[in-house]
Amino acid sequence: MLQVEGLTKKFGGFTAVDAVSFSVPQGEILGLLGPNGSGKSTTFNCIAGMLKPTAGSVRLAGEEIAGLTADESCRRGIGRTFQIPRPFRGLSLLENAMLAAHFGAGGHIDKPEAERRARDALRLAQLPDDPQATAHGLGAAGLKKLELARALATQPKLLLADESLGGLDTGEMRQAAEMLKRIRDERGITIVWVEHIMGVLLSVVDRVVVLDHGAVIFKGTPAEAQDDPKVAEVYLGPPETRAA
Ligand SMILES: Nc1ncnc2c1ncn2[C@@H]1O[C@H](COP(=O)(O)OP(=O)(O)OP(=O)(O)O)[C@@H](O)[C@H]1O
Repeated sequence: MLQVEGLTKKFGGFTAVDAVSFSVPQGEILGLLGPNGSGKSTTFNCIAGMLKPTAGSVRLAGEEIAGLTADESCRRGIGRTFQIPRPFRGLSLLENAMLAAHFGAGGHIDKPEAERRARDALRLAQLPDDPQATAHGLGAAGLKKLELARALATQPKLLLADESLGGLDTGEMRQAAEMLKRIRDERGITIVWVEHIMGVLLSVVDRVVVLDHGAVIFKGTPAEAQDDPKVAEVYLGPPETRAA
């Protein structure tokens, strides 16, 4: 579904993402991990069209999408959530999701179809779809669900989930992880999930790519990641500095 090859992003003379390559088959959940500043968001933003790569290729279902704008990427089938949810607080949850549905369809759907897509997305994210429900009073977990519903309402082939666990307590993190897994299981949506913490993510992803200083240092299963000395080093520091 997604093939990233030699993806490179430079900011002036600084290389934030350095020839990163990985692929994600249809229906897989890939965890993109790495410590702060390792290049996860920059990689993510190059795939989602928020940043133009300096070099490399990004293919979605075989089509080159590197360098497209965020709007074009969304219309090609990339849905994304944002780390910091910014819903339209004056609108109902349903209206928020309907706007996303219109956006994803490039304005080419009528109101009943946008409403159908919006209700379906809200139900998938376990939010109320009645027209009275608003974003007022939604806590961190509710706002993350709304973020997910808005991305799902664009009917993505590939869902890019950005730090979906930030600000959640342990129970909410587990529920958020289970929700992504259920969405993949029920709809077959391919997911790339970016987090800087490993924890609960490892229990639901199929494979993991770990970045450090902009480069891929590990690709493999969650179990292999937990046993990998390079992964331990970037997360925990060199062995001699770790507590016994
Ligand atoms: N617009 C920019 N201009 C210059 N440098 C940038 C820019 N965006 C990111 N960087 C730098 O690129 C590097 C990678 O940043 P990035 O945000 O991709 O890392 P990250 O792994 O997502 O980190 P975090 O987990 O903290 O979000 C960092 O050194 C960062 O300071």
